[in-house]
Amino acid sequence: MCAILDAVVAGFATISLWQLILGALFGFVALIIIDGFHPLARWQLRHIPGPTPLPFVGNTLEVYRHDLFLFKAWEKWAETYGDVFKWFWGPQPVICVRDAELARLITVKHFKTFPDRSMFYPPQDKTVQRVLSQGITFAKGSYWTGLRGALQPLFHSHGLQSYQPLMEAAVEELAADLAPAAAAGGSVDMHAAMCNVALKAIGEAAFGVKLQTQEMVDGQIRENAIVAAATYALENTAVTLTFMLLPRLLKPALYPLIRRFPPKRLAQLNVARMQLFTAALTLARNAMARLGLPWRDEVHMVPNFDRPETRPLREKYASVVPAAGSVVDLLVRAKDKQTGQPLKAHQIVAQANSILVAGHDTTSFMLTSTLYWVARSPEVKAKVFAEIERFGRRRPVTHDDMDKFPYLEAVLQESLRLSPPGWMTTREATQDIWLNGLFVPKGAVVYIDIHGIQRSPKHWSQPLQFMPERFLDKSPEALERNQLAWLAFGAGPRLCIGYKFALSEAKTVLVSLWQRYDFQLDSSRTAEPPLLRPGITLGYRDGLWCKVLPRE
Ligand code: HEM
Repeated sequence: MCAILDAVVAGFATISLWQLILGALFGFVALIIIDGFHPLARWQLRHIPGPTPLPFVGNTLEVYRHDLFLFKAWEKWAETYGDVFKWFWGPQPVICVRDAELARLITVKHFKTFPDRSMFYPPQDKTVQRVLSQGITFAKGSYWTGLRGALQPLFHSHGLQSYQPLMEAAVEELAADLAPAAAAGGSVDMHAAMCNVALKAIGEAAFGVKLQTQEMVDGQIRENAIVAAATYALENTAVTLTFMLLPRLLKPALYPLIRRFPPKRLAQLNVARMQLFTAALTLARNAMARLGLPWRDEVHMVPNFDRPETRPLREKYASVVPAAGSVVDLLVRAKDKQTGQPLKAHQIVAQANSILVAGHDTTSFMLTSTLYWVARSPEVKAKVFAEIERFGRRRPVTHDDMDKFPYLEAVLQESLRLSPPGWMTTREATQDIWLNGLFVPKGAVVYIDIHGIQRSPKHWSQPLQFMPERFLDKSPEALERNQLAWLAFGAGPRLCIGYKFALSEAKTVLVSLWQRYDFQLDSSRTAEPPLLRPGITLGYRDGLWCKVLPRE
């Protein structure tokens, strides 16, 4: 052994400094090439067709060429490679699935192999990162199971019933706000209006406090700080999307640099998130103190978030206790099923944030796009109005009325088919698996193209036409097709937890508005079709301007 060591040392002794430098340089270049050409990933997924990736950036440039609309890039690739192909997001290979049957196998039948989503947050403030990773949307394994169980009561019939007054109050305020425009024949950006309604409803359900969008501060009207933060965080999903690309393009070695010197918009996004977290944190603390529960805080949230930007929120909610039945209130009482321990502070905050983010943008786009589709389809509008007439124009919509709008239900399904707010979802394989002849190796990331599947001529006749009647067809073929190829809320155990909440809100808001007003697209202010903005969820880039007309 000693002889071998001696020989090695002697060998090294004969190497000159130049040879050493050259060797190191070679090694470095080899590493860069291996990293840039991702040979292992290419090899593992070699049986799946797809566009040729460029070194380092993969196929990311093509996504930028489609203005960050991933589903448009996928549509183009699918023309060449079919409904299952791979592409490289920077160095990471992703399997894109546009096949309804395969999507169901992944999300439903083989849930045990695909239990989790893949996390795609940009490098950012470490504390923010730790909170985000604990939210239900990206939670993994048994931690996710426990969270889902703890949150589920909020979305059962009783929980939903308690939210109905929030929704009614939010839409009543909007109806009153629209009255001047209706009287003057004016035009209103209904996307902004619906964002407001949805934020009030979901914000109160998550945080347990009433979110007045505007409030008096020192005698001046100011935007509510949580609303401002939430709007900023949500409206910048396009920024988020751009930054989602960064972790894939940049190496983790560069993260500390980005954390230390974040680009301006990423820095603002961080502040917005911190404000949301601070509000939830303060409310959770108050709720715990009232119940005499121990404070468990392993992320040192209080000192970490004690910054000048968050102080006004801390002071505002210093003695406010969140309403019973809200996410914060429910979770301070919940126990981790595995350990029997109460949840930790950052875990509670993470859920309030997840519910707010997952439930606001999605619902407001559903509300607005339904207004859009109905406004451009006079026959559909006539049927919706007839249904509302039969229900009554002067009756409030209550929790018990949800089954009284079968045609509107079909309209919502059709609107969600053509304009799915959550246009894709992701899963990660925890083990090797064969699916209908397709081999998916352990660790592979799968993106399910909800948008593509819901517009595929393979599943839908006249797929680009708005035809709610297709959901009234109860023939076995129609039912099977709808169950297979309609994925607007995802599928399987990780299906959207808030889908009933969203549908109740849609019926309450839309019926209440249509009882009083008719909405006509204002072509002088909104393009036809309206421009979309890319992001984790869809939205209208320049709003949806509508003329508000009072109904007789
Ligand atoms: C029209 C409105 C909505 C749409 C289109 C929508 C769509 C989706 C989709 C596609 C997913 C992924 C499902 C999957 O991977 O299989 C999802 C997950 C989720 N949604 Fe929604 N959503 C909406 C409203 C809401 C609301 C109102 C809430 C909360 C109140 C909410 C909370 C969540 C949560 C927490 C998840 C993650 C669930 C988990 O991983 O267990 N969503 N949603």
